[in-house]
Amino acid sequence: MEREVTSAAAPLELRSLSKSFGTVKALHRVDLTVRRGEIHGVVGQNGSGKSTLVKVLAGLHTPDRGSRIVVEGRRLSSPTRLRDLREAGITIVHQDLGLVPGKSVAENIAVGGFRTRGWARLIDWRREERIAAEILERLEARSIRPSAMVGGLGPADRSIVAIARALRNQREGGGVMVLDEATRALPKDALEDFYRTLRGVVAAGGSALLISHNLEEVMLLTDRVTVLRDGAVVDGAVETASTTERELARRMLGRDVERRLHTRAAITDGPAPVQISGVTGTVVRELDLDVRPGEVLGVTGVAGSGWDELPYLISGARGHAAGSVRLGARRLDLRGATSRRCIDAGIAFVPEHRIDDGLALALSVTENITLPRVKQKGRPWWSGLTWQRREADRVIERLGVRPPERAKPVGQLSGGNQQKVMLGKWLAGRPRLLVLHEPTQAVDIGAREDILHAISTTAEDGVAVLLASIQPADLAAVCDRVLVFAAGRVVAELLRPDEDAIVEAVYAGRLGTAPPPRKA
Ligand SMILES: Nc1ncnc2c1ncn2[C@@H]1O[C@H](COP(=O)(O)OP(=O)(O)OP(=O)(O)O)[C@@H](O)[C@H]1O
Repeated sequence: MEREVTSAAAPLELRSLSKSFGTVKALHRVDLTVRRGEIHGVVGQNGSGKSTLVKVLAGLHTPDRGSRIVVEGRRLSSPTRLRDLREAGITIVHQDLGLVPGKSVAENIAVGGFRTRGWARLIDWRREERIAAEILERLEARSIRPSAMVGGLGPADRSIVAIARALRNQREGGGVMVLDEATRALPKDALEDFYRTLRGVVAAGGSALLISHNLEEVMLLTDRVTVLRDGAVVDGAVETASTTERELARRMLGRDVERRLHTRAAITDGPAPVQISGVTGTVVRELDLDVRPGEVLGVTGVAGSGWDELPYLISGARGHAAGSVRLGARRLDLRGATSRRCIDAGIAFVPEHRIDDGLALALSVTENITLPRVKQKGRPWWSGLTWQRREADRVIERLGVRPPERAKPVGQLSGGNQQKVMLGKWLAGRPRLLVLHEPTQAVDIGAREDILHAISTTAEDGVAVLLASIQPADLAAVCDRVLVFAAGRVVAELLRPDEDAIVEAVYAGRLGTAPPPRKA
């Protein structure tokens, strides 16, 4: 670390931070100061440079010349080194929390920070357990035992262990915790604990840099917020209390968020519906339902009540399903059905964790969208090129993929844009039944509108769509019908419901007070 003369010794300052990948300027002269005792939010649409900013901070990318990262008046070396970050009290909590389930709470908290004892350099586990217990005590999380296995903890406790680990390397009452979409994996009921713990850390003199897609969360938690667009700061350190969610969204996107949904005509009798019969899994029992071509059918409920198992049962993703799906003249037996057989029958499935199992990162946008169907087209490679370009352009246009370059390797797109390509690949296949699980997870507000719009127009093209989601706003935006699940069965059927009606029915289902299936 070198000395740098700055006016105030802030816990973290980014000065003229730039990062280029070839001709792409992922970050362009970003200035940002995190004050002591504040939660500073960073928002921006998919591809605006948020992940690049975290990676530069973490030392995974070397920033361009002239960029400076300054901690309490001292400039960090470039690229940043783990040891310097630790000494400076900068810790990063990543999206997946980065915990090891097979290790104890104390071991997870100790990672990277433990001290060794004696000539044999043994780790002093007694001491580590004591330190873990002290940190958990500070976080008012006494119920989490340092010797407990992390794999056995619920999501709320896991998130607290991740914060405790970040605190392990921080001086008490100092340092900066960088939270990179850290609440993304948390269920709603675990969020309150997480927020309370974070507020406690900041009240004790620490600071946080909160990178989040969730504008509601940013409004609730942060003191100031910096808005990025195309790698540059468009609004630096705005006082959160002086802005609104809508204004933030407008600044992020550079336009007003359009409301262009629910324009589809009501479903009337048309071609035969897709019939799902006798579907049985671990939670779901003997379920029958129909989805009409042109209809978006939503399924929802509290986590684990069956709606979230259904997509995997009818797409061949779980081996133990029973029941059948009728698609036109074809009847698909789900017992022993593989994903391949379901795809061949016309069922496309976009699972929740989609990038790991669906994209070839080294291949271009065009190849990812069209390769699965090149064989099916039965044409020689060269004569299919125009078709491939047309298909790729359609997806890029329909879903607003940015940058709109079909030759770009998918691995070079931001996470949210990769997600759009993945969805586009399945939409382009024109399935009979499209099954989606949380399709708007971790995308920005503009991308969410693009995705919901694409789902709506896919239904308009005559596809039957099953949308499994816990987001009432998404369901209300595009669904013709919503089925609410409790304990593996449907307890309410709502026709074009608004958000309130969905929340009410899910809540009633949880309390076991829901009436048998009804129309609302
Ligand atoms: N390794 C890379 N090579 C080339 N370009 C890259 C690379 N990593 C990121 N980019 C580009 O830099 C820009 C910023 O991407 P970044 O991943 O930082 O965005 P983001 O705001 O985190 O998006 P998201 O919210 O979708 O995760 C994008 O245009 C992206 O395509």
